[in-house]
Amino acid sequence: MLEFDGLHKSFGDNRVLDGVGFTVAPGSMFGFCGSNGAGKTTTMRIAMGLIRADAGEVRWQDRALDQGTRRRIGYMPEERGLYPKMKVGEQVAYFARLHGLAGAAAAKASDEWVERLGLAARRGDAVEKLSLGNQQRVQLAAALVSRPEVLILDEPFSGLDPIGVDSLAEALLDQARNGVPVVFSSHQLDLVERLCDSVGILARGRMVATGTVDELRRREAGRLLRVVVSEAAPRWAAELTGVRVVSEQAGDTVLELSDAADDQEVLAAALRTGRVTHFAWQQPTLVELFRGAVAVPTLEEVAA
Ligand SMILES: Nc1ncnc2c1ncn2[C@@H]1O[C@H](COP(=O)(O)OP(=O)(O)OP(=O)(O)O)[C@@H](O)[C@H]1O
Repeated sequence: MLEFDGLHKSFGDNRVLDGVGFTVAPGSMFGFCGSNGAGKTTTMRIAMGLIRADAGEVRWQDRALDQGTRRRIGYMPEERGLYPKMKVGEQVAYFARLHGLAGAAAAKASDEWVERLGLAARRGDAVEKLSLGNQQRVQLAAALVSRPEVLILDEPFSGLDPIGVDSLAEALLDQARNGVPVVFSSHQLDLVERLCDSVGILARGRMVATGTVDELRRREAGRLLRVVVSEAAPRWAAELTGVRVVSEQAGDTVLELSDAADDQEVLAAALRTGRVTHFAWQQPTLVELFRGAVAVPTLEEVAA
């Protein structure tokens, strides 16, 4: 088990992590979500020993990570870490050697990953000559080449075209199928929903939701209502008791109802504002779950 346990971190007065904890089982893929600046990169950097936590620790197989264990982790930093002038093949082999593979094995593993990630034609080119997406593939090859026991990837999908996304997704699923716990951060929630066994949502320094997407959905079941009203007045539902407008677009509105809300009152309000063409409970998408989880509670909710 890969365990992030009670991580606290402040930068001066800025409390970034306030007891962050989650676990990732071997073979499972964990999507680490949160708004910009929520603290995902900080959490991953703590795991990799690049930043020291004020409190808490990260464990793999019941032992706190040390520099020895970290060599067995494949890590893709957000700031990326390639040598621009080095050739693709040499670069990947270099990372393999850094993680302990001997010369010939490193070269063989490099060839294999360069091929698998669709970079064979660019093997002899300097990294700086590659497009952003291809540089990303090299970075991924660098993370995978040493056959890591654990993968920690900071926004590995950002900047990739759909083909790049598919080949990266396939490579990660393959790692997970081989028993590697995979943690990756992403703002592409559709992708997280498609790939991950479990997700964690970080907000204001805490994990505000963790579980499988289905578990999170069940927790929210019966709370999201989609109402479509032709020619609705803007913000028609904003003042209703216990109702939060999740999204509103040209009369197509998704509302989150708290226990205090009355769905019949919502229907009556919808009928007052226009012709109701759709009124039904709906399964939240991960985007809606995310919006609900990171929303700052209202004063009413805090007092309740
Ligand atoms: N070395 C540092 N010194 C001071 N503040 C820092 C440092 N590193 C991060 N922070 C602050 O910590 C907070 C969390 O940043 P972090 O990069 O971990 O967020 P993130 O969730 O990865 O965001 P994003 O999705 O935008 O990449 C931010 O307010 C950031 O300004």
